[in-house]
Amino acid sequence: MSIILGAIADDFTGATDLANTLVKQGMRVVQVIGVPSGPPELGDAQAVVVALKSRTAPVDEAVSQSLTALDWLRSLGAKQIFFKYCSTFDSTDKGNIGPVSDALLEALNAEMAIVCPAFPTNHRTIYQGHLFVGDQLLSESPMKNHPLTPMCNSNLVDLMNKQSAHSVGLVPALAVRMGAMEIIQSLEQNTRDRHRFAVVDAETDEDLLEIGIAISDHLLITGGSGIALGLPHNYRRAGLMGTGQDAATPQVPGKKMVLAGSCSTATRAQLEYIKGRWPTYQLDMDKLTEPEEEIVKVCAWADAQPHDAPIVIYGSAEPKQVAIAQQKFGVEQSGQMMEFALSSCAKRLFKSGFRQIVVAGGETSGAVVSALEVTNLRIGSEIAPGVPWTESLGDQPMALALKSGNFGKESFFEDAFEMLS
Ligand SMILES: Nc1ncnc2c1ncn2[C@@H]1O[C@H](COP(=O)(O)OP(=O)(O)OP(=O)(O)O)[C@@H](O)[C@H]1O
Ligand SMILES: O=C(O)[C@@H](O)C(=O)CO
Repeated sequence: MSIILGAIADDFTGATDLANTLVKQGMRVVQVIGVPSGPPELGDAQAVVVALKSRTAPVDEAVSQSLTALDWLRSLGAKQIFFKYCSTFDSTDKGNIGPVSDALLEALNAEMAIVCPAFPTNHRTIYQGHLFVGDQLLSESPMKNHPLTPMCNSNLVDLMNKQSAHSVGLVPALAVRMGAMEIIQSLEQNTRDRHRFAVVDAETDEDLLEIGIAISDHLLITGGSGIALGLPHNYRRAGLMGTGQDAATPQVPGKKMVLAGSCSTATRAQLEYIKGRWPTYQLDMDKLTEPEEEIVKVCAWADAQPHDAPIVIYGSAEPKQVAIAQQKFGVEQSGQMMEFALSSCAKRLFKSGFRQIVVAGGETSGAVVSALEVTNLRIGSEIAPGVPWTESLGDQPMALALKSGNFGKESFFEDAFEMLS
């Protein structure tokens, strides 16, 4: 059986975010971790989301991983391809979003594709091509301090023009607010103006639904999970899709833990909230140059905690502390040191019975889920907008929640585990 939608996500939390939106809109979705090496277990999936760890990878690697995923998704019969990136357009100076979008556009021989990271439910909106986080421009939001992808430019047309080899235009709010027909006309104008990409303004879910209708015949869609809101409706209208899946909460017994590597404002507030309620352990960057001793110590600490509350292991730190670590060890290296420590803890603690796991941060989730050798995820019920519980498929299942750094309110960790008990 052919799938309808094939998606390529540039990080693991972004992949579950997109899968969650599609499931909520009634699609049967399987999320796979990388392109499967053996025969895929996709059941009756209507959409497949491939989670990559390509957001901060070298450009060539990000492009080649994405093209491999594209080939595989096309071999499954995907009629539409979705390149999912962050709702805050996270990209390094070298910027992978442009080159990956270019490569996909060209491989699909598509005339043009939209660029729309808007996610109004989580307060990411686009107006006149500028990305806002709440009432702040992206470049004035805490995203300017991101450890790996500091975002210092809010103008998506400009950013995408710098990252892509193609010309980039705009579908302005004025057209979007007038609905799908006007959006189609604006997209056609962009094509006449020789733009191969068009940033599309979107301030509300209604905007996203209209944009969804306007791009029903696009071979490639690029954006955040918000723009997926309207796609299942298109497939239903075209007679491609029947019933959806039940997003049941995973029933996996085991000890509970949080592993946090995200340094976002939201994650730091969630950690502050939980300190004093549950046992917490902060990993010290200085001890991670020779990590084995620290990893053994934190795992022994974790095993010794009473089992009535989740334990929390985190590296997350304030921007100042992150800057000090980056000066000492380098930007990439410090990120990798923390990811290695957290993923090593995950591996060892899984063996001692921790099977209900929340991970905070996209890169961190990539490292943890890969270390745990997870291959497929079933999407379960939603904890907060953009973050579902998932269940890893295989002999030794786990309940996993992969939380995008900036998602969730203060009580997120508590809310998550309350759903399981
Ligand atoms: N104390 C620290 N010093 C330096 N780097 C750190 C520290 N703690 C965590 N990191 C690194 O910061 C990076 C955070 O990125 P990650 O993608 O995990 O979170 P995020 O960007 O907030 O989440 P998302 O991508 O879902 O929005 C990781 O590479 C992590 O290892
Ligand atoms: O779009 C978002 O903000 C998230 O799904 C994400 O990609 C975080 O890494």
